[in-house]
Amino acid sequence: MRLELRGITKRFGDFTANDSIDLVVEPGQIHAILGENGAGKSTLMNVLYGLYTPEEGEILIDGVPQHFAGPGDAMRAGIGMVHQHFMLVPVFTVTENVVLGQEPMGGPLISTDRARALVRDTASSLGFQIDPDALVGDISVGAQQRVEIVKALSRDARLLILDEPTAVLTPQETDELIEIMRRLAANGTAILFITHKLREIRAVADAITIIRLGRVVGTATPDAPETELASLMVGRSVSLGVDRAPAQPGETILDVAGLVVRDSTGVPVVDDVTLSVARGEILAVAGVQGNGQTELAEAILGLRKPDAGSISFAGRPVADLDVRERLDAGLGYVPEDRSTDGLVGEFSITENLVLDRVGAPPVSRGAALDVGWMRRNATDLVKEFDVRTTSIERAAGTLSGGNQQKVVLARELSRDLSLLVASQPTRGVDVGSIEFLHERIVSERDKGAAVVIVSTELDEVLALGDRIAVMCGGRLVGIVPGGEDRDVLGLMMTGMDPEEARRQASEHRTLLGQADLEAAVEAEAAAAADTGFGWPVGAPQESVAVVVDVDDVPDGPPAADPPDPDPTDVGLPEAGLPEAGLPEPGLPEPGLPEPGDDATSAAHAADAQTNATDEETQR
Ligand SMILES: Nc1ncnc2c1ncn2[C@@H]1O[C@H](COP(=O)(O)OP(=O)(O)OP(=O)(O)O)[C@@H](O)[C@H]1O
Repeated sequence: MRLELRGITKRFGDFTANDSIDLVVEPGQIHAILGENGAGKSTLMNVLYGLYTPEEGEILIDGVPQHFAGPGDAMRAGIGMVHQHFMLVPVFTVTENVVLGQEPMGGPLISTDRARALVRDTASSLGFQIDPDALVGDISVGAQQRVEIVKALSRDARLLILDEPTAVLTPQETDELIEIMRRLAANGTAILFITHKLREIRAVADAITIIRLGRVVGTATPDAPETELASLMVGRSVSLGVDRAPAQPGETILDVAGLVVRDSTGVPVVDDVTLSVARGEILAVAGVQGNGQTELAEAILGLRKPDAGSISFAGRPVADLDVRERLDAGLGYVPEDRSTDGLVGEFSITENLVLDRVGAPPVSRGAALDVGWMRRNATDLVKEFDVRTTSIERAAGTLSGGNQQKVVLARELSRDLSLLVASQPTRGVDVGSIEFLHERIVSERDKGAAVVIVSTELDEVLALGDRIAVMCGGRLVGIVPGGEDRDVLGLMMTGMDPEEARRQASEHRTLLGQADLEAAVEAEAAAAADTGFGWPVGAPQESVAVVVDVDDVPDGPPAADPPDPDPTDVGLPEAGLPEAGLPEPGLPEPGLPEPGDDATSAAHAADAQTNATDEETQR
C-alpha cells in the first residue's frame, strides 16, 4: 500500500489541530511521526483511521481517493491501528478479541474453529506464541500488545498505525517488537509509528516526519543524532540527560517493612517488600507494568490496605493518617493512569489543578471556592508547566495525553512536599517537557523531599534514580546504585538477580543497549574531532540528513504557548466557574463539544472500540 495524505486539515472549533498536512508512506516503509505534546499526531492518525473527518484534504491509497465514514471503512481499505491504550476486552479470550466485529460464521453460528485458526495462523506468521484461549485479562501487557497486532493484521492490514506501542514493554520486548516491525515491513506492510522515544526511532525508522503546532515542519533520516531530532521537535536545543548533583540523603521519611498486598483472589501482588527512602534522595522503582509497583505506590499513599508488614511516614504508620492529614503532611502522588485516577476529565483545567486542596485555604474561603485565586493559580501553572491549551477553562479530558500529564504534575508539584510518589510521571510526555519535569522532580529532592519514582522507562529510571529498585512478580529483585547498566536492569525486570543479570548482560546486548554504545561512539568521535585529536575507531557516521522547511518553523522558544500564549486572554467565559462549589459531575462544561459533534462522537467511537541492514545489526 502506498499512502498519501494531501493537505489534511482538522479543526476543533476555532483550533486547528492539523494544518494542511502532507505525508507519503511508501509500501514497506517504517515511517515515524515525531512531535511534541499536542502537535497533532494522534489527531492525524485518527483522521487516517476514520475516527475524525477532516475539514479539508484527501487520503489516497495507491493513488485512489478514500472517504472513510468510520474505522470500519479504514479497516476495509487495509488500515490497522494499535492504539496507545489497548482496546481489548479483558474478560474475552484472545480469539474473541481478535475476531470481535468480524466473527467468522459457520451457518447461523460463530465458527470458533475458524476463529481460532485465524488467530493461530496470523500469530505464527509473525512468530508469536499466543494461547488463543487465554483470557486477555490474564496475560501480560507485552502479550496484549501482540494480540493487538494480531487483531490488526488478521484483518489484512497493509498499513499499520502503531501509536506509542512500546510504552508498556521491557527493553527486551521492545527489541522483539522492533524485529516484528522490520519483518512486517520486509513483507511490504507499511508502518506509521508514533513514539516519543528517539532511541527507538533511530533503531527502526526508514523515514521521519516532524510535526509541530499541527504542521509538518521537516523530515529527517534515522541517522540524525537524538539531540538533533529533539531540537527539531520542540524548536530549541534539549538536554536529554538531567544535570543533578549527587544525592544528600537526610533523615528517613519512608519505611516499608515486609509489605504484603494481596489481590481479591488472595494472590500476593506485593510480596515481602522492604525498602526505605530518605529526604534528599530519589528511589526509582523499575519494572514491567503489572509487577506490583502500582499496588506498592498505592499502599505507600494509604490507598490500599496491606495484608502484612508496615509502612511508616516520618515514623508514623501511614494507616493512622486520614487523607487530609496525609496531604497536610506533604504526601504528593502522581497516579500512573492520569485519565482515571489523576484527573476529572469533565472538570476544567482550573478545577483539576486544585482537586486535592478543596476545603482548605487558599482554594476555599469557608464553604465557598476562591475562584479568583483558582484562576490565578491555573494561569501561573499552565504557563510554568507549558500546558498547551486554548483556555484554562477547557475540560481537562480534551487536552492531548501529554498535556493532561503535565496538569497532574503541575498540581502535585505546586504543593510543599515531604514525600513525592510518582508513577510513570512522564508517560506520553515529549522530550522537551520531560527535560523540564525531570528538573522539577530533582529540585523537589534538592529541597529536601524524599522521592519515589515508579517507571517502566529505563531512560527515566537512569536519569532520576539515586538508587534503583527493580520489581518482578510483586517481589523486590534487588536495589542497585543509580547509573546501573540498562541491559542489567532489563534482565532484572524479568526476575533475574543482579549478579546473574550482570553476567548475562555482558554476553548479550539488546539492540537498544547497542544504540547507546553507538551514541557514545558518535559522541566521542565528535569530541575527538572538536579537539583535533585523532579518533582511533574511524570516521564518525555519515553526516546528519535533516531537511527542515525553515520558513515553516515558528520563531522563538517552544515555551510560547500555542495557539494562545496567555490563557487569561483567550475569552475565558466569566461565568465559566461557579462562584462557590465545583460544578455538578455530569454537567457539561462551557466550551465542551456538544454530543454529536464530530470530536465528541469520534472520541466516543474511540472509547467504544475499546531495516536495519545486516551491517547495522552487526554493529
Ligand atoms: N476532541 C478534541 N476536542 C478538542 N480539542 C482536541 C480534541 N482532540 C485533540 N484536541 C486538541 O488537538 C491538539 C492535538 O492533539 P493530539 O492528541 O493530536 O496531540 P498529540 O500530538 O498526539 O499529542 P501527545 O503527544 O500529547 O499525545 C491538542 O491541542 C488537543 O488538545
